[in-house]
Amino acid sequence: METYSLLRVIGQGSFGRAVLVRCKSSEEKYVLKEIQLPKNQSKMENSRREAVLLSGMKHPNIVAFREAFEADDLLCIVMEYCSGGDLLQRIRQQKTAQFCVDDILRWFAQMCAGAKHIHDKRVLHRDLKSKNIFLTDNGTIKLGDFGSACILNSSKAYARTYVGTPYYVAPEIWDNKPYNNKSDVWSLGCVLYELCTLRHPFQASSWKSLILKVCRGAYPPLPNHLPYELQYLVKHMFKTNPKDRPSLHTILTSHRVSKLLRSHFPSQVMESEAQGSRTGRWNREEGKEVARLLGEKSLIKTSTFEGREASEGHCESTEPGKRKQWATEPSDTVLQVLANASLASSDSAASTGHTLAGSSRGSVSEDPEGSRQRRQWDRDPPERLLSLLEKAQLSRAFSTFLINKGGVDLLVGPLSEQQGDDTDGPEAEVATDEDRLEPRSDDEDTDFEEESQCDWIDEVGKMFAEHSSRNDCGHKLLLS
Ligand SMILES: Nc1ncnc2c1ncn2[C@@H]1O[C@H](COP(=O)(O)OP(=O)(O)OP(=O)(O)O)[C@@H](O)[C@H]1O
Repeated sequence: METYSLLRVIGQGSFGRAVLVRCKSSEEKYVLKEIQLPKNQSKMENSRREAVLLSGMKHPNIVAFREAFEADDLLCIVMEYCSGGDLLQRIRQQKTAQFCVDDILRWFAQMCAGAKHIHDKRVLHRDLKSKNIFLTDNGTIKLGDFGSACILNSSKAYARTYVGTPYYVAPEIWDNKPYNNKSDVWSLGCVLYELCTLRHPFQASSWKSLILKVCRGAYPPLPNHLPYELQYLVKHMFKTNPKDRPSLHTILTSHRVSKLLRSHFPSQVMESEAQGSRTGRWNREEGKEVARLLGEKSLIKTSTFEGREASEGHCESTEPGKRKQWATEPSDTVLQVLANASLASSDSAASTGHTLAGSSRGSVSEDPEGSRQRRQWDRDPPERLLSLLEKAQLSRAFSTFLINKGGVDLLVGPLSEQQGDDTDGPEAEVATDEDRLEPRSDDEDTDFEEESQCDWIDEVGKMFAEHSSRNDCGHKLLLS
């Protein structure tokens, strides 16, 4: 910490505070996120995930990582300061004045470019929302908060667990279906809609209504003054079947809106895109660099290469099996459960900006192979979840929590805590759950469009293997 002087606290997240600091030597301002490290070694690894994943992202539309270190019981991640604040604040500032189309397209194009960069590295962000998207002082978009991100380790993979914000969570999450890059596309669709209307697409007065609207993809149409391409894009980003949603690659290159978006790219993004398309995913050298950072600095155990993982930053693949039919409605189980639920109404769906992390296993798939989930629900039916939701304000759908489908604590986080008037704040605790990692039998393949191996992950894997023996005593880490 002696490298930085503290200027002010800028916010409090679920895990700790974010402070604005100044580097004593360069005078540059940075955000330093302090994350309280848990005592439990395995949870500690999870806490380091944000640093690990952010350190690997280098793109003009992603918050730049500077370094990470541990001091006492804190993990400190130093990153680029986005002085323009987050998009949610920006949207609220507008009150009722709509954004101009050029701003919407420019910002959205950059969001897509940043998110595509993440997907190109086989990483899912899983918590894309206006609160996690920042603006610099020159109006550049930066995707931030990689605390929920995970790695997909196969091109034919889908992630088994989920972390996200209910208002931004795709229908497949509620419906216990596989999810992949297209779930991030849905979340970005919500952000695009917010930019276009200043309202969230799925306004609801109860949890039940929110989930039903999401599962049906039912949202009020965009105002007519917006270009047809945007209306068309939103419609496609809100396709309830992820296979019908365009990937970010498609949106940027071959969708009806692509030309319009590309005409709104700032030149630096164009250059980066051009470079990216030449080099593809992380090349070997870049992979080695990340591996060096991770391996040499005792972050090895953060990795999922040692076998624990999905919820903790690594979304494991599952062998593809028999393809299921996609239902246009939420599963019967979800509907039945919701029908019986009397859910507290919300103050205002759009009035808070908050993160929620959930593992989304509230429903049961219908195929025989889903019996594993079914048995679990039989043993521990979701009534407990519903009784928690009953007490919960809908505004908590912006808050961080976790649903454990088989565990004692079915749902851990703000909903299981005393409800106060505040909708933000330090009590919004995120818990992790190792029990969520049972194998699943869902079979949707990912819509990642390229089949090539993600070589940086292989590189990191190799380095982990090499370094794991000599990092067992490293308490401090320093990524830079
Ligand atoms: N790079 C950044 N530049 C400017 N402000 C930031 C930056 N990163 C975070 N912030 C701000 O700091 C505050 C805390 O952010 P943080 O990511 O720690 O938690 P959060 O997003 O509020 O909650 P959660 O932990 O649930 O994600 C937020 O108000 C956020 O807008």
